[in-house]
Amino acid sequence: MIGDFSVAPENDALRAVRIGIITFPGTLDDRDAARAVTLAGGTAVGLWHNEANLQSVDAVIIPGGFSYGDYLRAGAIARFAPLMDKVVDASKGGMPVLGICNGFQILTEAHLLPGSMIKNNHLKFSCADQLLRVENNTTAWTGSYEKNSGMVIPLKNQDGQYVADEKTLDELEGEGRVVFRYDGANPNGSRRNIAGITNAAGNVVGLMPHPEHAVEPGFGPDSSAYGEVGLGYGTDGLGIFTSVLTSLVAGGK
Ligand SMILES: NC(=O)CC[C@H](N)C(=O)O
Repeated sequence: MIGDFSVAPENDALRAVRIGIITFPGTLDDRDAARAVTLAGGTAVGLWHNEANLQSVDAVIIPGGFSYGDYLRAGAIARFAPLMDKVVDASKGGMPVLGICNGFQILTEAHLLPGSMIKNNHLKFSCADQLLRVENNTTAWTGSYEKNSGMVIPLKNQDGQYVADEKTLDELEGEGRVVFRYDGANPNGSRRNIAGITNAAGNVVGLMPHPEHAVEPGFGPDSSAYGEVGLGYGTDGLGIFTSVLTSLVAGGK
């Protein structure tokens, strides 16, 4: 377990769910992801990239940062980490996997999600609060959200432009696999304003913005500034973590 950040009323079934958080050399947001899991009521388990097994976790989060310094291409080296083979195998067996920002980049490099991430079209690092729409609330990671609800969470990256060929984009749209879409101005040139996608089974999800930085009242972006959208001041991202806990408990975990 990484730290003890518990503030939610204890629920034994939720707390029994173990969510693994992988740290690579250059990862930045592993502790924030662990904190988000703990605040949502689960147990965060720290996993190091070159370990041989997933320590019987129930789900995995690949957090944001600059694994291997983004050398070669963001995520291109991390995908060869020994633990990633286990993540690929487990995901094929239905284990929920979430990639946030650099984690999303790693998931595309590992071919668990289609397409890839290139430099933002303005060629600058962005850091801003970002409004998204949750278009698919049937994945393992989005069941706590209303379909098409708004959420405002931080976006911070340099390689955030999601690209894929037209056939893949049409497939993603046709199969409802665009999970998150940027609302308002497109912040990075992503095709069709895509901010996050899922695999066909709905257990693997990747998104560029950072839900783990918007989980505590008063510390995340003020979504009330965007009108009716948002789940609460500063906590729009928390539902990602409660979603997976709830879905695992409902599934018999
Ligand atoms: N915040 C992050 O995870 C950064 C992701 C990535 N390395 C980029 O800058 O594009």
